[in-house]
Amino acid sequence: MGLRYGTEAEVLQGLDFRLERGGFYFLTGPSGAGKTSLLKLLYLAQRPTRGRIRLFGEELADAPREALPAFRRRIGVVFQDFRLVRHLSAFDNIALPLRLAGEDDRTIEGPVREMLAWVGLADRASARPPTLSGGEQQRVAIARAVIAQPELLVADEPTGNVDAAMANRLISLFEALNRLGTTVVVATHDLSLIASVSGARMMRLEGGLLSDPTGELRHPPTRGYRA
Ligand SMILES: Nc1ncnc2c1ncn2[C@@H]1O[C@H](COP(=O)(O)OP(=O)(O)OP(=O)(O)O)[C@@H](O)[C@H]1O
Repeated sequence: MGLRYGTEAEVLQGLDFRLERGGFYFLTGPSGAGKTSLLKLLYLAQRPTRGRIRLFGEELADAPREALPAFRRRIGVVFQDFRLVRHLSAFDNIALPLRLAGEDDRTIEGPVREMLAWVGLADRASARPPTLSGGEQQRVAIARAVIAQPELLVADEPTGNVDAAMANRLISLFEALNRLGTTVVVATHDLSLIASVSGARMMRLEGGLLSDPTGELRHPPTRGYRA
């Protein structure tokens, strides 16, 4: 599969990989290597300019545009720039995926409060994004991405704006979701974050190529691992 923007050279070249359902993957690589572009392919915001992409057992490279929202609802995304809804409170931003899934206010209240507490924002439930710090917005974005227990979670530098203790807390949320069956893909430069998740695999992008498409060469190596 390949991806180019306009007439530029390919940003991603000849990628050929599969993610195991229920796996936990880290995507690393230098700035500009194409990590965000690869994640966009995974959350269906971008189509490959050549080749195929199969997700949830369906061929999606040429799927009609109208077919995509139903697939996107099965994917939780933490965007690098958060993309919170400015006029909605932290509570309502986090509640969005549950509301989209048709849940009513009574069933939403408990899980959203629990999630707010987990990301340390219990007292900011009614705050709107422009009044939150970058780190607080990032925590709202993470809570929104995980609350509906998506089948696939895609997170772009999800701990870039928080301190190490909060990063560990957030990654443990991803691990809990992963234990429930969610496939997790996290792009990050933070090697200590990678080292903190046992059993995670690492995919490294460099110059538009995946140097380790199977994720077998993880960092740090875990003894006894078999692909
Ligand atoms: N919409 C776009 N139009 C044109 N070029 C783009 C677009 N998005 C990304 N690019 C280019 O594609 C290349 C890869 O960008 P991408 O954002 O995927 O890298 P990245 O690995 O996520 O970088 P970073 O770690 O800095 O976030 C860069 O050269 C970038 O300038």
